[in-house]
Amino acid sequence: ELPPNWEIRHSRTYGKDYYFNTLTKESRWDAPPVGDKERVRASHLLVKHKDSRRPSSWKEENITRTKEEALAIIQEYQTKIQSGEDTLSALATNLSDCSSAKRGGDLGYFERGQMQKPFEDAAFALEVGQLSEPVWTDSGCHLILRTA
Ligand SMILES: N=C(N)NCCC[C@H](NC(=O)[C@@H]1CCC/C1=C/[C@H](COP(=O)(O)O)NC=O)C(N)=O
Repeated sequence: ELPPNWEIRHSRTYGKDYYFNTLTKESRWDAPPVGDKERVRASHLLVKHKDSRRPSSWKEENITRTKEEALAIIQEYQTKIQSGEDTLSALATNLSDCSSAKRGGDLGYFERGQMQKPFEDAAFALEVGQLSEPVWTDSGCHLILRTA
């Protein structure tokens, strides 16, 4: 598996294959690292609390729950998703404190540098289809599902 825009070409001069980036025109003998995933797609379920950077959402004008209460709620959802009783998308649609609720929690594709660091690090560490543990950002407490 190669990162986007990379392909394998053959060098007649040296009689061996090399890697070529059709976008940057870079060429290299060794395989480009796949590990530095350039972008991922993820959905999330956000439960805010009274100390969130914006303690308000489409669901609740003024969010007053504590961080402990937010975590307890997230853990309840985590259990439901892990057991297959519910999906992150279905729960996010009705319960996420993020505007992405109307898209089943989908945030689309994003690269490093776009989301708050704890969220980015968690999302880029997930395999496709994997659900995160509870993740804290200034927004609140999240469950993240990497979808691509
Ligand atoms: N690129 C896409 N799709 N949108 C831009 C996202 C901007 C980014 N947002 C976040 O990091 C929080 C945590 C992960 C998701 C997210 C969503 C927040 C959470 O709600 P809020 O705390 O803002 O009220 N709502 C929207 O932005 C940021 N750098 O602030």
